[in-house]
Amino acid sequence: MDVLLLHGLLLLPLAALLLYRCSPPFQYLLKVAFFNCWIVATATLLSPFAAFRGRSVENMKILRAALLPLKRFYGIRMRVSGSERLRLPGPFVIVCNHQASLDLMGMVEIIPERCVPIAKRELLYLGTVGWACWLSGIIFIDRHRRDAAIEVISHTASTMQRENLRVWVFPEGTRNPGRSMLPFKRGAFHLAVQAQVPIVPIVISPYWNFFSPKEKRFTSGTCTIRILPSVDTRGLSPKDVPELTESVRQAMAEALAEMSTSDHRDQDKEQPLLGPGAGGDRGSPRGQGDTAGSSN
Ligand SMILES: CCCCCCCCCCCCCC(=O)SCCNC(=O)CCNC(=O)[C@H](O)C(C)(C)COP(=O)(O)OP(=O)(O)OC[C@H]1O[C@@H](n2cnc3c(N)ncnc32)[C@H](O)[C@@H]1OP(=O)(O)O
Ligand SMILES: CCCCCCCC/C=C\CCCCCCCC(=O)OC[C@@H](O)COP(=O)(O)O
Repeated sequence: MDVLLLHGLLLLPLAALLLYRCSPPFQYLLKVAFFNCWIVATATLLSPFAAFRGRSVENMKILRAALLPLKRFYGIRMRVSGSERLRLPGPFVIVCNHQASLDLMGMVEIIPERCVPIAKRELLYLGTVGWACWLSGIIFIDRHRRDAAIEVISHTASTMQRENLRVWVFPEGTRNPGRSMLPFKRGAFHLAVQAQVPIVPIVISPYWNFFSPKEKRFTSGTCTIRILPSVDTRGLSPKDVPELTESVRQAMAEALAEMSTSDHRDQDKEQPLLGPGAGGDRGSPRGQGDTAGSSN
């Protein structure tokens, strides 16, 4: 009986490996589970160290280091263009399209020094992950309480100037796996106008070549990140925000449409560490391609 049990236990990993290689949905599930486990595990292990420093944007460096290896596990090659546009000396607001949690991989590739994202308040309650986010200075807003969210944004505008802070916002306000961008929320643009700082639009190319929750598909592939020219907000007032929002969205939508077609053409076959034929990372360690490299 014991021998039978032992054989069963030995066969289990083999069966799982076989299933992983032969079944794309199983591979998808395992890869998504690993992604989440990695976040929870690194947050749990590293937050106590970050806690010594207290709540600080400097902890973003730990968070970034914890998430950087993910692209290697998944064989995702990052190509960054226009990274020099992030080398602005003072504070600024980044606006970026938001497709999925996978965006974290693109974020850590290019996020500049002293930059914190604005996130939904619900993340705070994710145990050690929420703790890690809080320790890293992530700004939380309650999307269901507009007035409170606006107050947080106004407060952030003054902090940005005082502490030379950059803020990363997903102006779609929610994840959007669709082929075009959702209408933009106006908070990021009010923030930039109130602080009188530039807006740097960033577009991450669609993931559909290698990642599709709907089709349960998660393979290796290439992700392109394009940093668009910054938009000056000096002299603008709140009444200019709707037009500002629309013009930035328009520029990003055009870039996204262009990237959707070009990315389809030059997808290459990366070998993921978590996949068949695993053999190491052949992607750039800090973004490469069009203009090679990231900003920090
Ligand atoms: C190094 C490692 C990095 C990576 C690790 C990171 C890990 C974590 C990453 C986590 C990533 C997590 C990612 C995530 O969690 S994504 C989810 C969280 N992010 C957002 O929700 C985006 C920001 N949200 C907004 O901007 C919304 O506008 C808010 C929430 C503020 C209101 O929502 P609402 O639906 O109501 O929006 P509306 O835009 O239609 O506005 C309605 C009205 O309010 C006016 N209004 C708006 N704002 C302001 C303002 N500030 N001052 C004055 N007025 C303001 C506006 O003009 C309009 O009025 P009018 O113009 O029609 O008269
Ligand atoms: C300080 C020490 C750091 C230790 C290492 C930490 C490791 C990672 C910790 C935190 C990473 C943050 C994980 C959050 C991922 C969630 C991103 C996301 O995609 O949220 C969804 C949100 O946008 C929109 O939500 P809805 O689409 O409206 O539902």
